[in-house]
Amino acid sequence: MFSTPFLDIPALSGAAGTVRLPGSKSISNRVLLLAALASGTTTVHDLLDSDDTRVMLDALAALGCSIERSDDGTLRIEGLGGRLRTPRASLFLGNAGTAMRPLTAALALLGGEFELRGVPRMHERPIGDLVDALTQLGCRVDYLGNPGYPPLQIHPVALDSLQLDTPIRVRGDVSSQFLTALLLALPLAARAPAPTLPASRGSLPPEGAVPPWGGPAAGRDIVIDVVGELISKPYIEITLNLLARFGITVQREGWQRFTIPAGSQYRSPGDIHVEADASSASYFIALGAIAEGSGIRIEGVGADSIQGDIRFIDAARQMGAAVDSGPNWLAVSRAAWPLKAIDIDANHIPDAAMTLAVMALYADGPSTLRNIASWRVKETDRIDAMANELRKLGATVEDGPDFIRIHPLPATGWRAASIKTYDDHRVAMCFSLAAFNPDGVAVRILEPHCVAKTFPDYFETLFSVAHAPEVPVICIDGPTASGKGTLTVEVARRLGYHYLDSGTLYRVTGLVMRRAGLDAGPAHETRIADLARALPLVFSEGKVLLEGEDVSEDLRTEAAGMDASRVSALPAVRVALLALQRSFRRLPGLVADGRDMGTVIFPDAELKVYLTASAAHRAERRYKQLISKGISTTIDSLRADLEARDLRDSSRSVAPLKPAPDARLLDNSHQTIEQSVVQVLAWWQEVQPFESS
Ligand SMILES: Nc1ncnc2c1ncn2[C@@H]1O[C@H](COP(=O)(O)OP(=O)(O)OP(=O)(O)O)[C@@H](O)[C@H]1O
Ligand SMILES: Nc1ccn([C@H]2C[C@H](O)[C@@H](COP(=O)(O)O)O2)c(=O)n1
Repeated sequence: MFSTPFLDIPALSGAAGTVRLPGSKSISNRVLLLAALASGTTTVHDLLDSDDTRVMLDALAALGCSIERSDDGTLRIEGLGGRLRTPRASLFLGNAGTAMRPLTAALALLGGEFELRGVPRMHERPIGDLVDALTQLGCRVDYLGNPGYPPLQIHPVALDSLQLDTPIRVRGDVSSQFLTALLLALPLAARAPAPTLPASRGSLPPEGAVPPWGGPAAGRDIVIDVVGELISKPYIEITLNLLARFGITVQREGWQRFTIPAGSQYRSPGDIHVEADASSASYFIALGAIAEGSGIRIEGVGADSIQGDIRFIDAARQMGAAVDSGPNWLAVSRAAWPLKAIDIDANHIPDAAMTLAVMALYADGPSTLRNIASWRVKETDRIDAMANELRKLGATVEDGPDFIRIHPLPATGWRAASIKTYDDHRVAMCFSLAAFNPDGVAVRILEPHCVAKTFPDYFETLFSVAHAPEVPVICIDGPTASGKGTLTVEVARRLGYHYLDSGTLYRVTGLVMRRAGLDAGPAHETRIADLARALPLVFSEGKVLLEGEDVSEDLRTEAAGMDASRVSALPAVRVALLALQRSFRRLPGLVADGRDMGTVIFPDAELKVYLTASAAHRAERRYKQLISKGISTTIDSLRADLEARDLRDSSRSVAPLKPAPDARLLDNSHQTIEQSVVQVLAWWQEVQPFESS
């Protein structure tokens, strides 16, 4: 995951390959709650590992549910079987609506004293309609902040005191999650009567009590009536489908009335597999439709998915995507170009429809997404967010209470924009698709880590299949001990870029040469070059592994540096290492440290820095570095060595150490490491097209 303050996506041109997507958030959190409420052990495969599932898991663990994770990522959940092990808890649910709403309903019925909180945005997301429905029933839920919104305090009630004889009325036109919450939780009240325990309304149940601890009132049909037009119906279908997997068959009359039959009991299905997330698939379906190339194969979800957002493929086809599907896979490629404008009611695919808003930029006319009022109460006001950020790209956008209309962006009209993401994973993910613009402008995604909510490795997955005509490179060249390595690592970390320490490649070549009993004279040049071309080298967690052996320490000695300097003067060795060095240039970008990064390896780099410091400062730094590692030496001998190395490196016939003509010179003799980092980042911003915000 990128935890940088921003991520710059260079202009992308094409894409091809296969992606495997993480599990569905909607299915994952429903399965977790059902497994916790059920009797028996449920083994959950392919569960989404993200912020929203983590808060649900933490909450269930706090409620006394036993959860074991095995090495392959499967979870074994020991169901509570309606037995409340922890009757009092304070739960933090982040910004996960799929945790806050169903847990509110389940805990209001399970009996106990619970506080439910979230991040500030969660406290702005309505829950009043669900609380009203629960209150009608006789549950006791208080608002701890603004009425109608979390945080909430839930008090215990006895199930036999609940008003279950008349249908429970819940609004369906604000969020379908209110109905989902009731459907998931109310089987608790429909089960057959349990042994009677003393009822006492308003007091905590005895430890380990089985609801209804109040006794005989259970064991009846429970009817829910939806008030108003139910939105996002496909999400209710997921809920009904999963309830059926857990032994509860809900009867449905249209989308207005739902009946949970008397005696319903949650029963674990044993094993359950979570499909890949269809909403997450929308970005890769769009990618296949937009990008030139042989197409994208998506594994983990197919057209027969139980998730409503899979219907995104219909909209994508309408816009011109060629979509093929089989059991648990989709294959998408570009068919019509430009894409065709659409005008659709997107109520059934509210989350995935955000992706259509970015696809619309590549269409042949204005596209309208209607009936999307629910966007306004999601992670952020998504209609406002999408309109604002699309406009930053240069688009003309019209929006209203429940619609958005996007006019396509003609070539020459695209602007390099810093996209604000509003802590909304979907904003971050769908705007990455703007990088395919015909004007070749880069896109900056602010706070890219917000994708952790549902797809922590989204950008890595995108970069594994996308092609860029020019992957950005920053070159940092200079003499030994000037601080190149330290500076390069830090700049790469702050930009989320890859890192190349080219000196290590020469150091390893020197080591391999020694082990082969060779020396760096011209007689052995060809053999050393052959060894260099086939280095059995792996970089892993900051270590250098040579045929599996950790040689990191051996490479950092002054002798290894000298050997590297000698082999690096052999022209055939330099040619042998060329392709390997260039292969480090991968999305989203590279920071490369060496002697000839800017002059030979990446002559087209956007930023070249030539880093120097006086010999006295460099010798002193190296001295401190070695002493701190327990290696005894003297400043004078180190200074003599580094000056000898500088001379050899800068006077050799091929790729000598020297500043590229277009390099910026940085003498850091009197700078701290941080000052050098800040300087290079400032130069980098200067060559970027984005505004500084
Ligand atoms: N600006 C700085 N001020 C003080 N010390 C620094 C500065 N930059 C780097 N150093 C220190 O100098 C030492 C050498 O730095 P580093 O290993 O990054 O140099 P290098 O140029 O990559 O060397 P080499 O080319 O030999 O690999 C390290 O201990 C590092 O912490
Ligand atoms: N791009 C490069 C990188 C390194 N070398 C040579 C010259 C150096 O003395 C030696 C070791 O490099 P270091 O690890 O100290 O950066 O390798 C080179 O010629 N070209």
